[in-house]
Amino acid sequence: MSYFTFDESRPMDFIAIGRLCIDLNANEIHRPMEETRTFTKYVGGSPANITIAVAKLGKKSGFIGRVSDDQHGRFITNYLQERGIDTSCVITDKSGTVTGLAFTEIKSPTECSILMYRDNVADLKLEPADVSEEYIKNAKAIMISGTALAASPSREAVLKAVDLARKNGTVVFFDIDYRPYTWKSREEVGIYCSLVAEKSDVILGGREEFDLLEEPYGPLQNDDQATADRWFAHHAQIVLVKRGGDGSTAFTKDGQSFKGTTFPANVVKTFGAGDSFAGAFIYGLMNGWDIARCQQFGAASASIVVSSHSCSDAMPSAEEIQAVIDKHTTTV
Ligand SMILES: Nc1ncnc2c1ncn2[C@@H]1O[C@H](COP(=O)(O)OP(=O)(O)OP(=O)(O)O)[C@@H](O)[C@H]1O
Ligand SMILES: O=C(O)C[C@@H](O)[C@H](O)C(=O)CO
Repeated sequence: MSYFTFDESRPMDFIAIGRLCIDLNANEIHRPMEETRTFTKYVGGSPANITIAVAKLGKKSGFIGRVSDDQHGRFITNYLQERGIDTSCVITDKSGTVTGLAFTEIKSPTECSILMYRDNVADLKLEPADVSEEYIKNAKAIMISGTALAASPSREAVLKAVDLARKNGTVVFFDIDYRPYTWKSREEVGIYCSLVAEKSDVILGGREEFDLLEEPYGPLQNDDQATADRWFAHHAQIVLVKRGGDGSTAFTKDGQSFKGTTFPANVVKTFGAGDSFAGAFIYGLMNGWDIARCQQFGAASASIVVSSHSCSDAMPSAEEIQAVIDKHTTTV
């Protein structure tokens, strides 16, 4: 069953819009940040990670965003280019902004947190004029990350991109990707993310993230099926509720639901699970796979990334993901 159509005549498979940042992941793991002395630098930012995942799986990918006019900005752009990701819409911001930094604290496999430095960041300076209709029209799908709605002018740029995607039949994926930094209030999150959710074909988020979208309008559904139905009343065809180590449930507009399990992992840190899951899940959907197989692929990819030190660098190939599935799935 196909829930939407990817226009196969388009040259670009997948583009994302939003933040391009840097992760500084603690080298001395199982230690609080106060005692951490050294970090390894990786490209980061949830939509960047997802794009890197999709590109690693072989899809022709690109990005719409702004980077700082310094060594960090050039590091990010070069990294994307080395991975074959189109950077023609990655703009160098000349207004004196900086690259967002995410310092990750890995206290234990289950106690991870992120300390974000996001004052005056280049990614939130993306302007509506940076969003080209031609670029969106040439892509089969676009991914929106909720964090890009946190402030203007990035907020307006993203709203424009979503409208152009709908107008041109580009499939819209929306990852709520709630990060408390930068947003002024929870209400603001709910209102702006709802605007995009209403126009999206596929919405991904955790239970608390979906609650955030319901909060300003009420009542809180506290029920995944009711939440999914709320978005099915708009454009959504698939609503996926992620539940960390407990897996995920995908709801489809035709009334079905699919429970996704997880694969065993030697967990180093938990972040990156959502991005790797999303990248592999989207890859499956773009290949026309059934939902259960997409979820399985996503979960296997996430099991690899949570077992690794990085997010972006660790995004696996299709063969690596399949090897995990083959190892843990018994055939009858
Ligand atoms: N500890 C784990 N072991 C194995 N698989 C996991 C683990 N945690 C998450 N996953 C897999 O990754 C998927 C997405 O994880 P999760 O729900 O944590 O996303 P998220 O909250 O977006 O993650 P992130 O921490 O990257 O923001 C899960 O549905 C599951 O398949
Ligand atoms: O999204 C971010 O800005 C940080 C990510 O790169 C980070 O590694 C993470 O949280 C992935 O979920």
